Amino acid sequence: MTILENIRGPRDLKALSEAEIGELAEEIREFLVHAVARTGGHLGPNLGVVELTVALHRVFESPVDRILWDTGHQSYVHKLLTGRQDFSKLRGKGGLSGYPSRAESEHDVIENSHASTVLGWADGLAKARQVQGETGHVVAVIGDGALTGGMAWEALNNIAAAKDRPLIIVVNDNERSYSPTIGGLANHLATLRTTDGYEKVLAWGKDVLQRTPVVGNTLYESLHGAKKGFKDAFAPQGMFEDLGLKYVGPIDGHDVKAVESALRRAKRFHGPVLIHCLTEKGRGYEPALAHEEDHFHTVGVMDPRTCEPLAPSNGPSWTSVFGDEIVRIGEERDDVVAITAAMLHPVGLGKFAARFPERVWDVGIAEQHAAVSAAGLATGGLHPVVAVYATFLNRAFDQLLMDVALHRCGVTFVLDRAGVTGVDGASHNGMWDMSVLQVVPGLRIAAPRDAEQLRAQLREAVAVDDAPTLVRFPKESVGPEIPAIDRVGGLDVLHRTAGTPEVLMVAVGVMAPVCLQAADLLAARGIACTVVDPRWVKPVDPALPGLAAEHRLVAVVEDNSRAAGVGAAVALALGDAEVDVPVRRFGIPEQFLAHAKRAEVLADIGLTPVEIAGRISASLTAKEEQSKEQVE
Ligand SMILES: Cc1ncc(C[n+]2csc(CCOP(=O)(O)OP(=O)(O)O)c2C)c(N)n1
Ligand SMILES: CC(=O)[C@@H](O)[C@H](O)COP(=O)(O)O
Ligand SMILES: [Mg+2]
Repeated sequence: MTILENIRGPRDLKALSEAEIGELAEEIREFLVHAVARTGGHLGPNLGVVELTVALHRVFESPVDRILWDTGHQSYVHKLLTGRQDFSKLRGKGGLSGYPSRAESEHDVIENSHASTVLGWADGLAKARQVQGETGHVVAVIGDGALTGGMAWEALNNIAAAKDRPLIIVVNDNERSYSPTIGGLANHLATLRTTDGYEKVLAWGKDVLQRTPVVGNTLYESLHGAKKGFKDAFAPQGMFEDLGLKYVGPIDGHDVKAVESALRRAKRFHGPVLIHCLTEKGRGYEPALAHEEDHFHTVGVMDPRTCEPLAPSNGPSWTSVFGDEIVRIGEERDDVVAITAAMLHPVGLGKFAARFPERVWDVGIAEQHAAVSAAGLATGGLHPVVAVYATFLNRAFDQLLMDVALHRCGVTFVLDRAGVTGVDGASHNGMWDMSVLQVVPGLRIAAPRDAEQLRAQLREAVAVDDAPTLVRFPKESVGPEIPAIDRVGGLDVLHRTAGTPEVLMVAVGVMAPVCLQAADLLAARGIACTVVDPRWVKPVDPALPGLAAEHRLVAVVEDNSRAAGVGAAVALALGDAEVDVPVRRFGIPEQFLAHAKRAEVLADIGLTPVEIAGRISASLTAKEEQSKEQVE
């Protein structure tokens, strides 16, 4: 039995010797590399927090003491130490989530994977404890990347104001989000990193002052316990101390003893303390450390020895099609610029940045700032393309509405990972954009069905300079081209079954192949369909009500929430046009979806050709029954 196998909960860590802890760290790294290579997941971030997590669980008594993780992608070690060592189905259906999960463990609190929220949670939990006179520490672990998010500073502003409210912040500073962390904060952290380590200054103080007769010891104790902190007497702490936080650091985040020592000191401090830990993303696994792009932030299924991908590639991704086309557009138009929120390569802007380094900005994990600064860029005469994952645009809704749309700024938002993403669980599905954004006046939304349409719609989007535009596509390989056989207004007609058409199927973006297969199934039942791709789903094409009026039923199929989605907008448009044809809406139910593969989730929620055809057929039958009853 390895030491790790004998760890059934945090208590089993307490009695380990220094040597055993070192051995445990090695076992954990060995486990992580092999387990995550088998399933895919966040390898680099977790390799970087092995010692930090061990120290946290040795010093604190989780779950009485709450240990909170920002983003949560770096919580695998925490899971291993809290009784969850079966990683065989990590991020898979029925397996461990890739993030903390309350259903999995009492040790888990924050399940959502949206960055920069942990300090807000910690502030709230600490207040709750104080108001209710509860004991127990609140410890928030936040990465240097997450610290570039505005919400972290909203929370810090509140935390620093409460000098009498204990709260421990652990900054896990590995100098990277995916890429190296950007901005003034990153520079400040770098400054702090280069000052003498807290431990060294402390050790020096202990050594020199305690050898000084009479006053030495008293001075050491008074400096050490001083509000401003021992270190401040010897090395200014800058921003954090100026904010009112006691700053402890920088600490070697891979030295369990040093981290434990700082954590124990922090426990004794009756106010907010920030411990600055220096770690290495991908620590202990050379291929990760050598991976310049993102230190194996996320890996797919791979051979742990060669790092060769083992999952079959089904052809180019939507991201790569976008990444190539935006470079071509950039060649033609020097007013087109790009913004990423700390995800330059994941959103496909790597090539654009290489070609036009002065025309792309990484704003940090700061989607709200991305949207507002885009309004500024547009007002300044440029055409910004803001590329983010769909789910992360949620937090920039007000900025899109009130800064971009209200001022009719020509900004193009490109949403990758739109629709069901699957393995990253509930908070990562891009399932709300075509619902939430329906209310934005002037915003135009496109959902391409194939690579050619993505290229075309992206060009149409950047051609609009007096309103926001948005193009969205899923986390998938791009399928085969789907040609239009006709066009009605702005609608591409993809299919017409012979005979009198009964069903108008509105296929939104990537749902086109699904709808074409459903139409074939319906034809086999003698039901004739017209399948159209609206291309631009917002606003609803003016030709749609008229086309709907030629059918008995309209079915709208979208990889987005059913609630207030494209289907709802189509129903509204038909109503406004006095077209009394029923609309059946197929989409993602109004619920948080458990993690599983995209295809598994789509099947579970009925977004498959068989399900769709079956429900349309049943709908028609029901309509016929109703008509018969009305006649009788
Ligand atoms: C609001 C939001 N935007 C983007 C992301 C995507 N994302 C996941 S982890 C990550 C980098 C986090 O960096 P850091 O906080 O330093 O943690 P590390 O991975 O370095 O441990 C990003 C940008 C996210 N989870 N949330
Ligand atoms: C934690 C986080 O938000 C990202 O790392 C996300 O998991 C990446 O998703 P993809 O793997 O789809 O790029
Ligand atoms: Mg980091």
